[in-house]
Amino acid sequence: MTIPSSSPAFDESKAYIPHPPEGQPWFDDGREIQLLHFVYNQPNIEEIRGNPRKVLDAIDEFAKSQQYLMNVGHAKGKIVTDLIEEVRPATMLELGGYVGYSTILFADAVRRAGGKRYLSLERNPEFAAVATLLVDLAGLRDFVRIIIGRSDLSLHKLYTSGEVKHVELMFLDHYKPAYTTDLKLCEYYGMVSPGTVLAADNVLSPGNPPYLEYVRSSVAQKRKAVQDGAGKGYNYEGIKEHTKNQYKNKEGDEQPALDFPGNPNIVYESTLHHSFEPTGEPDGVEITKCVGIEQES
Ligand SMILES: C[S@@+](CC[C@H](N)C(=O)[O-])C[C@H]1O[C@@H](n2cnc3c(N)ncnc32)[C@H](O)[C@@H]1O
Repeated sequence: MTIPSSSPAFDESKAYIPHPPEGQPWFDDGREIQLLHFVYNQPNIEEIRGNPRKVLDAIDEFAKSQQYLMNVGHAKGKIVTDLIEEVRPATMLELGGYVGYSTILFADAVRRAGGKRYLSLERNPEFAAVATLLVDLAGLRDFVRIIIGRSDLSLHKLYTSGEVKHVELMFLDHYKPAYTTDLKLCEYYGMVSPGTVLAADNVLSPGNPPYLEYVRSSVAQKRKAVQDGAGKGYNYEGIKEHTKNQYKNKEGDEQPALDFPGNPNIVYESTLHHSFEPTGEPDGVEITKCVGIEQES
């Protein structure tokens, strides 16, 4: 199956409340706990129990009628569930789980496709707690593991413990400057090899130019960048100020805990899939496949 690089028109009947204007909170202001109460107070809670689709519907209803939530949403979600059907990973990784919307949507798809487990890496323990309860409600407790901590340290531990040696399919949806540093960490450990597929959210809104540049670069361009000393710390070029500082209040200054040069010899094929935020704002998912590793001559 080939996923088209443009998606159908946005379905307005599913639109979330708009993203609050800049300067106003859009997460971590108590809304995640309100969501839990909203879902568990649904009159049909017994029908919702054990049904991933119905849990997602209840989360969508909250974000349509109560407060905006930074979920991947139905339009971009479909791009990734189609990809799951194509790749059929035994294990899928997710960087940034928030309240568990993408976790439930994608873990259910991986399970249907015959997969074995879904690992969701989430830094904020409160969000992870909310996600744990919603994953449990969806009947996915035995399939999903939510790993609390910053993604670079969790990826390092998954690799060094022998638990994940190869990335089959990874969804990137966390701190935008960390997409590139985390990918380079996976490359450095040899976790990226032909067959690895990456799906990166929000590459148009709020945007992630350094990541797009990296996955679209040729081997020659990446080798030159390494020679020129690239790849130290986060690259904030073209990243919006509010995105850069998004998690500053709770997690302090943003620096990668582990910073690797990556493997410039990896050959990627990368395509932008135009779609929409759950509010209807245009966005895109970048799907990147590792198709080879060039030997140095
Ligand atoms: C946009 S939300 C994820 C939304 C979720 N994927 C969904 O579609 O339902 C981003 C999440 O990434 C988490 N996050 C940010 N930086 C992180 C890091 N370095 N490691 C792990 N999680 C991180 C945030 O706490 C937040 O919950």
